[in-house]
Amino acid sequence: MNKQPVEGFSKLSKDGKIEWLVNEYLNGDDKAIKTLKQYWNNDEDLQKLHDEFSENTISNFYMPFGLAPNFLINGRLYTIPMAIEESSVVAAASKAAKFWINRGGFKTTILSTEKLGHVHFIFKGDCNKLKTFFDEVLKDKLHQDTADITKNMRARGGGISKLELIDKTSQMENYFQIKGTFETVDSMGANFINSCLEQFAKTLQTEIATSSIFSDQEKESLQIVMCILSNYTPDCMVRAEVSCKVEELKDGKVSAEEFVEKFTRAVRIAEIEPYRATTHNKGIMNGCDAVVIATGNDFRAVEACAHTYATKDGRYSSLTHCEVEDGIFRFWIDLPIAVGTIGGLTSLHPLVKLALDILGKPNAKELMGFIAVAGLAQNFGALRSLVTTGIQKGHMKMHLMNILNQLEATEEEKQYFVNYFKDKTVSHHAVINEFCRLRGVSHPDELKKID
Ligand SMILES: CC(C)(COP(=O)(O)OP(=O)(O)OC[C@H]1O[C@@H](n2cnc3c(N)ncnc32)[C@H](O)[C@@H]1OP(=O)(O)O)[C@@H](O)C(=O)NCCC(=O)NCCS
Ligand SMILES: NC(=O)c1ccc[n+]([C@@H]2O[C@H](COP(=O)([O-])OP(=O)(O)OC[C@H]3O[C@@H](n4cnc5c(N)ncnc54)[C@H](O)[C@@H]3O)[C@@H](O)[C@H]2O)c1
Ligand SMILES: C[C@@](O)(CCO)CC(=O)[O-]
Repeated sequence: MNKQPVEGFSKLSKDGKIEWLVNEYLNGDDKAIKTLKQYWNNDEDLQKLHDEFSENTISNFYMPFGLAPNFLINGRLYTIPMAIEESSVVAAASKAAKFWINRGGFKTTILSTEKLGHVHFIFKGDCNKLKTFFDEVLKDKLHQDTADITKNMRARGGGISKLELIDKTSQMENYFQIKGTFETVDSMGANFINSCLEQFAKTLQTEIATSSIFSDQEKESLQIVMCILSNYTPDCMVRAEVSCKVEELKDGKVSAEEFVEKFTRAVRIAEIEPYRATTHNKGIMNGCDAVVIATGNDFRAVEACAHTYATKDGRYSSLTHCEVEDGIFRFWIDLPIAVGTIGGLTSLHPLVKLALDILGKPNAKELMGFIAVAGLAQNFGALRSLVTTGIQKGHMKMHLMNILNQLEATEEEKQYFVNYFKDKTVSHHAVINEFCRLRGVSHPDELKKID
């Protein structure tokens, strides 16, 4: 049956929205109501808080909140909170943390903290006149007209650090930008930057309209296209690194030299081969996103920035790098990230507050470090498995419970399987076969339908 558009959906109550959903999309099956409501919090105030984070909310979507302990970072021990649904990510990060704790731990360095935003505009006229006007008149006025907005940020040591007129006319006719560089201290800064930019646009319009140096035609040609921060912040950069003597890298049966050779080659492949770099960086973001989400930050912004940065040399490449010099193995990531420990959800979501408490109430720079460390640790763990045992051994060991839950295994059967796979690599196929044998059925169809 063809669906009809709905008018005023946003104005229905939560129950009204659910009723509409069940009737329109779920054939009136009210099992869905139970599913949705079982995720509601009994604490009505807490539930209301969550409902109000977003719009048209009908339930909560749980995400596992885990801990990766034993991170030695800049000489201090931390436990990193991670919100992620994928098996083996937290385990891999924890294992990497344990590995590096006896080899000097992780070091982080903030390389820069500048955020960017642009007023994109069209101006048909004399470029040189516009440039002179920008330098001699407009720049000061942009600072003056945003003085109210920037007052508190300046008092914290932040504000607008640089204003530039960018001529983009070689790429698009009559296209210019006011490029703002901002220091937003402990906030990610989106709202501060966007507020400044919207004021810049108003000032630009007023000043051009009232200036005597532009012709009427030039004045009328001015069009503001949009005012928005850029999520690409190559000058808001953190470095996280680990290093140790090559001989300290012996890994199980693999010699230190062989491990380093294999590991280094794997990183080099990610540096030169975009197909591999995409997966390699996905693994890094497994670690980064989990911390970004646990600390209430905007993971889309962090993702967008990381992947743009990965193309900075004209080809998509690895975010991590490694080298061996004078017998020292060094593995590092330079990651641009704009995150905050103030603003957004950081003081609203109780679990986010808790995550920040676990990290010792970090400032934004410290949080950048934790995120980069989680990404580096994750990548170390994944590469270490990939070049030694293969990824499936460890990953599927962690994923086993998901397969058993799909099969509705009993606690006793789960225990049996944990023991059974102690010396074998888990695969979906191997679990099904053994499950059939255990339950005395000849065909998987006789088990719970799983595919
Ligand atoms: C999954 C993985 C950690 C298992 O390693 P393992 O050597 O079999 O693990 P072990 O049982 O010997 O435990 C070693 C450490 O790993 C971590 N770890 C292992 N299993 C864990 C689990 N179920 N939960 C949390 N941490 C775990 C812990 O730090 C553990 O130390 P601990 O016992 O002091 O807590 C490892 O294979 C790995 O890192 N694989 C890469 C996984 C990956 O990159 N996943 C990304 C998605 S595919
Ligand atoms: N493209 C984008 O990335 C984009 C666009 C729009 C909105 N957002 C959203 O914006 C939110 C983040 O914006 P925000 O950081 O402006 O948050 P915010 O506006 O909620 O809070 C930041 C404000 O807190 C105040 N503040 C108090 N103490 C501070 C300190 N020590 N340092 C800095 N500021 C301090 C300042 O007024 C600052 O502007 C995220 O939720 C994000 O999803 C993102
Ligand atoms: C294991 C990995 O594929 C992440 C899986 O989520 C990363 C990698 O291949 O480096």
